[in-house]
Amino acid sequence: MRGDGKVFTLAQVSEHNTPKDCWLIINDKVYDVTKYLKDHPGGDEVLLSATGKDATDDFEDVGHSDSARDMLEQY
Ligand code: HEM
Repeated sequence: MRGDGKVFTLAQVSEHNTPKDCWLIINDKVYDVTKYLKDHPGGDEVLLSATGKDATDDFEDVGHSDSARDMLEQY
């Protein structure tokens, strides 16, 4: 699990699971989606429910568009 070249444990990422501080793990990268919660077309609750675990399958299952994938790189 990496973000900005840092390596995090799942336990560390799991601590960021609130609307004020929300991290997601997708494809082995850690994304801080706190600022995106209110803008996510799928709503903030699904993002919060995907914290504290590998969210890759959730992200893929929804069939996110290429533009949604590109957005990942901003976070
Ligand atoms: C940083 C991660 C994510 C980004 C950037 C993102 C971005 C987006 C975008 C742009 C859309 C609009 C449709 C599209 O372009 O595909 C969307 C829709 C949606 N997303 Fe995400 N998403 C993220 C994570 C997730 C996760 C982890 C879940 C599930 C737990 C999720 C569930 C949904 C759902 C259910 C919709 C459909 C909403 C609807 O059509 O009413 N998303 N997302």
